[in-house]
Amino acid sequence: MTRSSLTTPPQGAVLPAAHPGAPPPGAPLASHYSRCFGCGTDHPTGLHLTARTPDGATVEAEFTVGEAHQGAPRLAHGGVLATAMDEVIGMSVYLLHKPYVTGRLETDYLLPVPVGTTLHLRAWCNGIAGRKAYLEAEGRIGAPDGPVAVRAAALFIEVGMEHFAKYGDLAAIAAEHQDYEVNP
Ligand SMILES: CCCCCCCC/C=C\CCCCCCCC(=O)SCCNC(=O)CCNC(=O)[C@H](O)C(C)(C)COP(=O)(O)OP(=O)(O)OC[C@H]1O[C@@H](n2cnc3c(N)ncnc32)[C@H](O)[C@@H]1OP(=O)(O)O
Repeated sequence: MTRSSLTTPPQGAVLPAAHPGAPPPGAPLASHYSRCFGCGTDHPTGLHLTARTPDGATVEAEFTVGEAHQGAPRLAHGGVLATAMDEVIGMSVYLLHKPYVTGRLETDYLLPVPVGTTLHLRAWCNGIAGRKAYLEAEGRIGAPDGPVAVRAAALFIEVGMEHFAKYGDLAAIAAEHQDYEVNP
C-alpha cells in the first residue's frame, strides 16, 4: 500500500485488544444504521454490505459489482469502490464499540473491476494513538486469496455521540442502538 504519513501509525500507536462484546468468530456484524449507504438493509440503492469478523478485530465482507456501480462501461466506478473500502474499514473500527468517523481515506486502484465481479474485502487496524485509528483494507478479485484490485489506508477519528447530535440525527441512531450511551 502506498500510504502517506497521515495514515501511517506513529511510534507508540498500539494495536487494540478485541472488545469483549465483539461478535463471536464468523457471526455477522450488525449494520450500524439501517439507512447507511454502505451497510443499511433499508437503503433502496445502497451497497448492502454484510460483514463478519473471524477474530474480533478483522472484518471480512463481499461486494459484487453491479450495473448500478459502473464508471466506464462494464467497469466499476472508483468512487463506489472507495465507498466499499470506507465502509468495511468503518465496520472494523466499529468493533471497538466507540464512535469513529473517517478523517482521511487513501485508495490505490491496482486492477479494473468488471461488473459481475465479487470483491472479497478485508479490513484491519494497524494501531491507535489517542483519538486516531490507523486502518487498512484490501479488495481481492473472485476469492479471498485472489489478485488485489483495491487497497486503502485510512485515518479514522474518535468522536463523541454529541458529534451525531450536533451535525446529524442522534435520535435515529438511538432508535437502533439501545446498547450505547447516546446522551452526551
Ligand atoms: C461504534 C459504536 C457507535 C455507536 C453507534 C453510533 C453510530 C455511529 C454511526 C456511524 C459511525 C460509523 C460510520 C461509518 C461509515 C463510514 C465512515 C464515514 O463515512 S464517516 C463520514 C465522513 N466523515 C466525516 O463526516 C468527518 C468530518 N470531519 C469531522 O467531523 C472533523 O473534521 C473530525 C471529527 C474528523 C475531526 O474534528 P475535531 O474537531 O474533533 O478534531 P481535530 O482536532 O480537528 O482532529 C483531531 C486530530 O485528528 C487530525 N485530523 C483530523 N482530520 C484529519 C485528516 N483529514 N487528515 C489528517 N489528520 C486529521 C487532526 O490534525 C488532529 O490531530 P492532533 O490531535 O492535532 O495530532
